Amino acid sequence: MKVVKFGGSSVADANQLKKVTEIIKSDAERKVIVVSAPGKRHSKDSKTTDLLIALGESIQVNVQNQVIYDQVINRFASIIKELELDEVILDQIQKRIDDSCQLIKTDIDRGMDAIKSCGEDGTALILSALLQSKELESSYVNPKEAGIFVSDQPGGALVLDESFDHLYELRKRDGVLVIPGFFGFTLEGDLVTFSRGGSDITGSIVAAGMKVDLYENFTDVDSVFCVNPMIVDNPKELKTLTYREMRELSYAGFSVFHDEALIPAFKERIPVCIKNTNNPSGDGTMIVADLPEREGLVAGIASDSGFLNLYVSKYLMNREIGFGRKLLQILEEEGISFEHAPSGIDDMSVIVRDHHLPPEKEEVVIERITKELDVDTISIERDMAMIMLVGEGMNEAIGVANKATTAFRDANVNIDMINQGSSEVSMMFGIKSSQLKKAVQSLYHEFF
Ligand SMILES: Nc1ncnc2c1ncn2[C@@H]1O[C@H](COP(=O)(O)OP(=O)(O)O)[C@@H](O)[C@H]1O
Ligand SMILES: N[C@@H](CC(=O)OP(=O)(O)O)C(=O)O
Repeated sequence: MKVVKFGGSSVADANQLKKVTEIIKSDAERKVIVVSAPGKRHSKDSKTTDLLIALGESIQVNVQNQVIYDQVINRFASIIKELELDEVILDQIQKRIDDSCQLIKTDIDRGMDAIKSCGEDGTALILSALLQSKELESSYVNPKEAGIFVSDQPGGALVLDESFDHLYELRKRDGVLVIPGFFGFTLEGDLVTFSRGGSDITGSIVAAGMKVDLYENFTDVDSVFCVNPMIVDNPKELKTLTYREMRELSYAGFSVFHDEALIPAFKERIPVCIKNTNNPSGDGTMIVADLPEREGLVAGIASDSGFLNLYVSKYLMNREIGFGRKLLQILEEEGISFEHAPSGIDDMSVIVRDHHLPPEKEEVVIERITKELDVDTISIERDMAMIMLVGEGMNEAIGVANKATTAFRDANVNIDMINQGSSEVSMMFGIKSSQLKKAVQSLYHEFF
């Protein structure tokens, strides 16, 4: 039995949904289908989820954006019309959007999560009707009915353990089950979404709960590449990766799979296969527990920009018990999460995602750290990028850092920070964002 997730690009229009139908029909093991909201049809297009968020934000400032509203409705209307499905489905989708718009006026968090979920919900209603129209027994299953219970963290829910037993019960149901991804329900019954890209998480949770043999994740590329294909042309395809490698790579920028989506599948040892809806007969990339045989030590090079480095120095920092804790506590009290915290004898850097410490918060953070920790110097450097080299076996290899620094030197890129990940399958470099592309290209040529 398989759980299959189709991402936004796979359900972007009627033609893509026809391909999805063929993929489901071609394999009787494909029992549960998790879908995203319609994604981009071309590079200048908008994702439905982005449109729904923009619509919700317009309501927050009391001017519902009718242009965006019409765009969303027309998007679903054209899919339904082209697939010759019952227009009642459009009424259902429209009602859910209208109800969510109303909810935003009284409860912003609940309302925003409700409106964000309408894209996935609409796709699931459409796909289950489409499968039925093709003589395939199928039903729409709402996450509440499926038993996807989550924590009450709007826009960032985490799955609750009780979900898994409920999901196992779905095995008893007949026909193909279509579940909208990206959201679950609190135990009190409120709808809460996962973080962006979270339909991958739904797929993994359902796969783990149902203890299936395989979790297939269909997207718009033939495989996971060893580097972002937007940065390097025709990069090497990865046939196999371990869960640990994929988690590190997706956390550090491989947007093809959500970094939080590996854990549920990993706990049940369910292999994950990334495949292409536009080329379903290709092998794709398998994500498994055991280290695959491969040439070279580095599996992939991930990169992401939008970081800042909060740097503090204080003479004899090493002798001051609790310095790191106090520094991180100030960040905690200011509601700022951090990504990495490499430290030296007299200094410490805290790497933070730029949007977690916006310029308007900077003054208060600098003032508190200066006063409360009596530091010698403090600075915040924005526009930083992180590059992560990932590969099982890297920890035991000699010369990986040497090869990497050679690549940075060849590209004439200064390294601001190096951190060997404590998982020992990764090594991270901090550089200026403006130099990201040439650094990644140089690393690719050095390692592959
Ligand atoms: N290392 C990588 N390997 C493959 N794709 C990658 C990688 N890094 C980034 N991507 C991007 O991820 C995209 C697929 O993810 P996403 O847009 O979330 O798809 P979906 O619409 O299926 O959810 C690809 O089109 C590609 O541009
Ligand atoms: N539609 C949601 C969830 C998701 O997983 O989308 P996609 O499969 O297009 O990455 C988002 O855009 O965040």
